[in-house]
Amino acid sequence: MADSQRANDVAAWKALATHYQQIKDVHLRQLFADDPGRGERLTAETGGIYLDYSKNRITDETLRLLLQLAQERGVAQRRDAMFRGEKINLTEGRAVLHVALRAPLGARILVDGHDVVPDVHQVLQAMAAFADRVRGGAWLGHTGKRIRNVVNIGIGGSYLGPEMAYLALRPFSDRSMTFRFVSNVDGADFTEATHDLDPGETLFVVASKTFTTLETMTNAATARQWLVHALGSDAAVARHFVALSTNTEAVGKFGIDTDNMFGFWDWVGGRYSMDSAIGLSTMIAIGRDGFRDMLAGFRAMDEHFLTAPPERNLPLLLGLLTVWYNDFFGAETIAVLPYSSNMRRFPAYLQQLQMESNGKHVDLQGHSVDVQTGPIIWGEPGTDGQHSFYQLLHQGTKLVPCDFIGFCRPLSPVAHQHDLLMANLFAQAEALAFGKTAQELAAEGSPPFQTPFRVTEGNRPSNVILADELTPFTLGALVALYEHSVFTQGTIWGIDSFDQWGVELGKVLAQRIIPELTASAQPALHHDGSTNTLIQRFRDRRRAR
Ligand SMILES: O=P(O)(O)OC[C@H]1O[C@H](O)[C@H](O)[C@@H](O)[C@@H]1O
Repeated sequence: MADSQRANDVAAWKALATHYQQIKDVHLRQLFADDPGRGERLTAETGGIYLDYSKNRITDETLRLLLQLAQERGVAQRRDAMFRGEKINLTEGRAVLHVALRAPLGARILVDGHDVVPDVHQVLQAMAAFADRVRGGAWLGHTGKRIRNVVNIGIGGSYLGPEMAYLALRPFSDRSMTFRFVSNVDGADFTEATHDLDPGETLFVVASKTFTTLETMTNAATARQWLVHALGSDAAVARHFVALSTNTEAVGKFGIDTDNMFGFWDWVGGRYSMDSAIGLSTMIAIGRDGFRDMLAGFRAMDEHFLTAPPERNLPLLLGLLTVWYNDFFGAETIAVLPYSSNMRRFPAYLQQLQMESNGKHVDLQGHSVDVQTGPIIWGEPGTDGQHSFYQLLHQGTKLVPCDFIGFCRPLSPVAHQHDLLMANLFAQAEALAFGKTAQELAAEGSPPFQTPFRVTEGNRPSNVILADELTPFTLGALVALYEHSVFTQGTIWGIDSFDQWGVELGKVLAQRIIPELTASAQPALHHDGSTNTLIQRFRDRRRAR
């Protein structure tokens, strides 16, 4: 694990800074001309996931230095410490063991001397038994009706993973059932998710690690009211609510029978929890076998991260390339562009995974970092994005490294459109890298006055992640790929990727403001001038029609 030395103190960082000066103006056209084999060579593969990283602004020397950086920053040692269950989340004194969620029975992972693997499998079995009952119609609602709707109530890590996975894996799901996701404390979210549902056929899955999150507790209370009002009895709650949480006491207090609770542990971070009990809605959707396949995908990537040689290690390479653009080229963002409509929430999922993990301003010693940490992650599926923001990617003044994600085989029976979709992915990566020069345009007969506007410089880097097919296994592997990439980045920067103190202040201030909005008598406001005025205006005008 990185000791108290700072990221930019190690020899490889300094060498990379010098190397950057030599390479920053070299065009990808040149790199491919000098090294035509790089398109085959600068690739890595595991479990049906193929990474082409040849269209990055790197040479073999860059790679050598980045791998040296990983070594000097102790990525492998810290990775091993994580897999061993050491408390690498220093600021919260916790182990970081999402990898235990997909460990096979028989593996031993000790937390404070206790093997957690049997616990994980016990919960998985209970989830599977419950999912079977719901899917098979053996778990009936209060009025004797079969459950046809599952509404996951949760936010952040208790929402983004379940929704993303459901959408991604819909073709594998039970199509006779409806799945909805309520996250926002805006009552409109609950209303839209439930307006056409029969309460007698609806199961609420209340997902919250802490079971104290304002949004989730508020929406869960609204759901309980909605249900009890419709079914006419408090007793209905027992058949229509289950909880996914680490907080048994709060679940009981809320009125959910703790027999209907599926637990997990403080060593699972919220944004790393879609393969824990938080995945119950996913398991109901795709069944126990589908969920098992997804876990196998996670596990395959874990094994790869643990054992593949550095130069062929996908998460390590992806993480190091992120550091390369973030810290040396000064790129502030990364676009994640899945060429898959089913993967449309994947960028949002990765936003929490990456930005909550690596959006940190101090290192593990509590000192201000003096390098840039986590990049801004954003994106939309292709081809949609091509018709909105790609203009900036191609001709804007900002460098935006892109991750293209595509699949060799289609999910949809409308298979003939898949070639069209993938042609666009390959074309975009090619256009970004190689662009079009004024000479090429002139040769094509471009009117001279238009030429400056039509030139695309190229030299915009991208990764292409080409997987065989979007299956539960592939999704698990893709998520683990990014989890370990985030881990790699965080280790290089020497930050704690597993806490999220920055989200607390806003929550505390909201608690202070709630009574100021709800009080019937005019409250004394002691905020800054802007906040006071906004609160006052809201109070004055909210009832105006
Ligand atoms: O699962 P919960 O305890 O309800 O937490 C839900 C989310 O809220 C918090 O604000 C954290 O920033 C997230 O990391 C977490 O995933």
